[in-house]
Amino acid sequence: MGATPPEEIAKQHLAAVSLIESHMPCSPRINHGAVPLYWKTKPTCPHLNVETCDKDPDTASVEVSGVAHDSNDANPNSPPWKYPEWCISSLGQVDVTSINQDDAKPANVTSKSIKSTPKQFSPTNLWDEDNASRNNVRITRPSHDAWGIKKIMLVFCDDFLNTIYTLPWYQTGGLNNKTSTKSVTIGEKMHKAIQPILDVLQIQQSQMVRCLLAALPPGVTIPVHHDTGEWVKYTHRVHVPIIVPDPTKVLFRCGPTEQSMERVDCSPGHVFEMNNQAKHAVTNGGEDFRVHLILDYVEPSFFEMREAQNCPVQRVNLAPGEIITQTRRSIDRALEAGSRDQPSFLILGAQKAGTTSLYEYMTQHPWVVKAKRRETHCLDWRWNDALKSTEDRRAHCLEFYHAKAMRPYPSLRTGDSTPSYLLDYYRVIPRLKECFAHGPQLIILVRDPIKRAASHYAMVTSSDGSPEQMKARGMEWREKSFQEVLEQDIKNMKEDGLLPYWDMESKTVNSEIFDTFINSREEDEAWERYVRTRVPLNTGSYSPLARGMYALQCRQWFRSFSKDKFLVMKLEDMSSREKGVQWVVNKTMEHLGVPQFEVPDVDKKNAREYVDPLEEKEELKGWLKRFFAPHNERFGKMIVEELGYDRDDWTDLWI
Ligand SMILES: Nc1ncnc2c1ncn2[C@@H]1O[C@H](COP(=O)(O)OS(=O)(=O)O)[C@@H](OP(=O)(O)O)[C@H]1O
Repeated sequence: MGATPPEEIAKQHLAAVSLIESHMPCSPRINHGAVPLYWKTKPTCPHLNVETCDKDPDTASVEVSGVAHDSNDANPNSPPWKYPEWCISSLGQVDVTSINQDDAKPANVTSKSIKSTPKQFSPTNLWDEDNASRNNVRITRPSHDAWGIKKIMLVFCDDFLNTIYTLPWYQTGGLNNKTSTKSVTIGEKMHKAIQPILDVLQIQQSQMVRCLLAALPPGVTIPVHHDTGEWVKYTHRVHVPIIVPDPTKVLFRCGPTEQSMERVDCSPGHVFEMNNQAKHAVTNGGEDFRVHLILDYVEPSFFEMREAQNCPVQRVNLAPGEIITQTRRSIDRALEAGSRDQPSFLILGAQKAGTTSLYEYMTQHPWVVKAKRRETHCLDWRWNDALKSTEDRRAHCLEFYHAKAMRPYPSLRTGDSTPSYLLDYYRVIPRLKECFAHGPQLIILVRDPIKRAASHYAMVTSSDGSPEQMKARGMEWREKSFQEVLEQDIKNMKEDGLLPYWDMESKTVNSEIFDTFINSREEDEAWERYVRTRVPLNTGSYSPLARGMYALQCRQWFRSFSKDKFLVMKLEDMSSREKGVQWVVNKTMEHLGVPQFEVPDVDKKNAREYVDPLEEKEELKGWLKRFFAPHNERFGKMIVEELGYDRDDWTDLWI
C-alpha cells in the first residue's frame, strides 16, 4: 500500500462517513465464482475511467503462469479483452459463531478482548501482542500497524509465495499454547472453525497461503489502494466478516476504478472474494472494532508451476515465540541467519555479450542485492597476493559484497558480473574454489563472436567515458583499424600453436586438421600458453577473437565445476521475439532457485552507438565467418552434449 498523505486520508474518511450516513446500498450478493487470475495479472485500470477500460477492445495479451492468452483467441477459456465488470464475488454464507462465541472461544475473539489493552500479560487473549510474541509469532505488517489494525496471524507467506509459514496458533497436534485447558489446541479449534469457509470455497487447507483475523479500529479509514507484488497475481483474496457489530456502519468498497467501487455487504459470515488488485477502501464508521477473517489461497497448479521453475514452495511450522526477520519483500527465520554463503552467483562473461543488462535485470528482483560494484574483479586484478591465508583472502573478496549485512536474510542473494573471468580461467578458477568453496551459480552469456568483437573494438576505441574507464580499456587499439587488431590476435594465437588448422594465406580452416587438433593435449597446452601470455590483467584491449572462441573458454570451466552449476544463454535471446528479456531473466531466476518476477525495466544497458567496423568490409567479414564457423559449431555441440540443452537452440549458431 503506497503512502497516502494524511490530508487525503482525512478527506476520504469524511466522504466515506457521509456515504455511510446516506445509506449507500450494498451491491447485491452475486456468486460469479472465483475471480479469474488473468484479471489480476495487470494493474488496475490505469486511467481511472471505467468507460475507457470497458470499451477499449485492447488487443494486448495477458499472461498467467507464463502462458500468453491472446485476446483474439477463439478458445472460450480465453480471457475476455476488457477489464472485469465485477470485482466482488459472493461465494456463500457460513456460521462464524464458532470463531467468535464465548462458549467456543477458539480465539477468544471478542470485541472486549481486542479493545482491552491489558496492563499485564494475558495468556488467554490472542489479541494481546505480548501473548502473540511469546506463544505465536509476531509478524509485523508496517501498513497494518500504521492503521492500528490488530491481528491474529495463523498462516503467512513471503511476497513471492516461496515459503508458507504455519504459525503455532494454526498448528494441529501437540500442545502449542498455554491457554488450552483440555487437550485441544488453539490450532485445532481454528481449523475446525475455518473448515466451513474452505468448504464454501471448495479448496484444501494446503492451498491456503495466508490467513489471519484482522480487527479494524473504530473511526479508521483505509484509503483507496490496490495491492501489488508477485503474490497478488497468484492468489484469491477472500474476506469473511466475523465480528461486525453494526454492518451498516462499515463501508467496504471495491471496483476497477476509484469512482466505480461498489459497496460490499459486510454482515458476519458473508464469504466473498475480492480482486485485491482492483481499487478498494474500507471505513469503520462504527464504535467498535470490526473483525474480518482474511484468507489468500492459490490454485493447485501453482505448486506444480513452482516445481517446474526449480523453486518448489516450502512449508515451515514456526515455533512459539520464534523470531522472524523481515524486509519489504523477504521473510527469514532468525535461526537460519548466516545459512546462505555469498556470493550466490557470478556472471563470468563473455565480455560485450549483454552481461551488464543481465546483471541490472536480475538485481531488480527484490531478493537479488547488488554487490558494492558490478564488476568486482576480486578474483583477478583486485586479488590481493599479499594475503596468505584462505580466511584472509576470503574476507578480502567478501569485502566487495554486502555479505555481512545480508547474513540475517538467507533468502536474499548477491553476486557480481565480471566478464573477464570467462577468459582468465587459469587465475580465476583456483581462487574461486579457494574463496567461494560453497559454489556460486555460474552464468555465461555468449553472442555472435563477430558482433561481439565489433562491439569490443567500438568500446575500446570510443572516446566516451571517464579517464579511469579509458585507462582500463587500454590505449593500444586507438591507432589501429579493426582489421589490424584482429590480425594481431590471429598472429598471437598462431605463434602460440593454437591455430594449426588456420591457413594465414588463404584465410581458411583445414577441417581435417581442425577435427584432429581440437580437444587434444596440444590444444590445451597452446590455449594455456596463449591465455597466460596474451591476457594482461587490467586492460580491455586484448583477445578480440579469442574471447569469441567460447568452447575453448567454457571447456576449462566445465571441467572444474559440476555441469549443473552453469547456465549458458545467448545475448540474441534477449532481443528475440519468441524469448526476450523476461525469458532470459526467468531462466536466470530458475538457475538461482529464486521465484520469478516481472522485470520492470527491460531497457538495454551498456549499449553504444557506433559505426559498424565491418561496414563495406566484405573480405574481412568473409574470413571472420570462415574462422568462427567451426568454433561456433563446436561450441553448440558442446552445450548440447555436456549441458543437455535443446539441439534446435544450439545448432547452426550465428550463421
Ligand atoms: N536487451 C538487449 N538486447 C540486445 N542487446 C543488448 C541488450 N542488452 C545489452 N545489449 C548489448 O550488449 C552489449 C554490452 O554487453 P556487456 O554489458 O556485456 O559489455 S561489457 O563487457 O560489460 O562492457 C552492447 O552491445 P553494443 O551496443 O553492440 O556495444 C549492448 O547493446
